[in-house]
Amino acid sequence: MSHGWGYGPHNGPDTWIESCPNADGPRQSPINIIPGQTSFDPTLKPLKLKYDPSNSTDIINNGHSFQVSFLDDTDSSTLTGGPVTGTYRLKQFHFHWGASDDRGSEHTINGIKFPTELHLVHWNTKYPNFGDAASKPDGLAVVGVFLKIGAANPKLQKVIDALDAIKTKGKQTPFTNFNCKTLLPASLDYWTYDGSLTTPPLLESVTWIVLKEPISVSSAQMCKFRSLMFSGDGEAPSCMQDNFRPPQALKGRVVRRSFK
Ligand SMILES: NS(=O)(=O)c1ccc(C(=O)N2CCc3cc(O)c(O)cc3[C@H]2c2ccccc2)cc1
Ligand SMILES: [Zn+2]
Repeated sequence: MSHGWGYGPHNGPDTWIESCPNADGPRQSPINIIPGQTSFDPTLKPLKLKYDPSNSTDIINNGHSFQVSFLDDTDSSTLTGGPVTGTYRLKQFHFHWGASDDRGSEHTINGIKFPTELHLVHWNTKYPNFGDAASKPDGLAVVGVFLKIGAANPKLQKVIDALDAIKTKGKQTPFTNFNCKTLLPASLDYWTYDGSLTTPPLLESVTWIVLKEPISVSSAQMCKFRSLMFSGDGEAPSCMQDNFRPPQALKGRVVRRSFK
C-alpha cells in the first residue's frame, strides 16, 4: 500500500482525492452523527463481540497509527449480531487521535470531537480473507469506540506501555494475551450506517457500528499516543498526531440506532 498519503498539509485528507477516486464516493466515512436525526430500528439485534485474548499477536507502528493485530484463522474472536448477517472475524484494532485533547476522533456527535477513537476491524468470513473482504460492500465491520478525557484507563496501560518499543514507522513488537473486551464500555448501544475505510484506499466496504457510550482516557495517556512518530528511523522526525479524517458528506444515508 502506497505510503504517499498522510495527514500533513501536503498529503492530508483534502489531497487524497488526487490518487483515490473513492474519496468523494456515496458512502464515505467518517460522518458527523446527529442523534436527533437517527432512526431507532427495533429489528436491529444486540451486538455480540467474542474476543479470545490468545489471538493477539503483535503491535506495530504502520506510519499512520499503531495497530494491534490478531490471528484470524479461526472463529475465536468474532463480531456477530448487531446490524450484520453472518460472522466477522477480528483482524486488528487501532486508534486515531489529535495534537491536543480538543480533537482526534473521526466520527463526531453533533459536531463534538473526542480526543481519540478506537477502531476494532472485523472481516466477513463469507470471503476467504481480509484483503478480499475489503473490496466487498458487506466485507468489513468496524466497531468505533469514543474515548473521553477522565481518569486514567488502566485497561489501556498495557497498550500504552508497549508504545516505547514502536516509536517509529515500521517498528513492531510482540503483544500477546490482550483482552479487547476490556476496552469496551458497559453498554453496547450503537449507531450504524454503511460507510468506508477512513484511510486510502477508502474502500466502501465497511458497516460502521459506533458505540454510544465512551470509555475514559487521561490527558497523560494521550501524551503517550502523541510520543509516536509518523516517520521512520533516519527520516525527518514527524510526531504522530492529528491522524484523523474529518467527517464526510452523508449523501442521503440513514443512520440507524439500536436504542430508544
Ligand atoms: N480507519 S479504518 O477505516 O477503521 C481502517 C480499517 C482497516 C485498515 C487496514 O487494516 N488496512 C490494512 C493496512 C493498511 C495499510 C495502509 O498503508 C493503508 O493505506 C491502508 C490499510 C488498510 C487497508 C484495508 C483494506 C485494503 C487495503 C488497505 C485501515 C483503516
Ligand atoms: Zn481507523
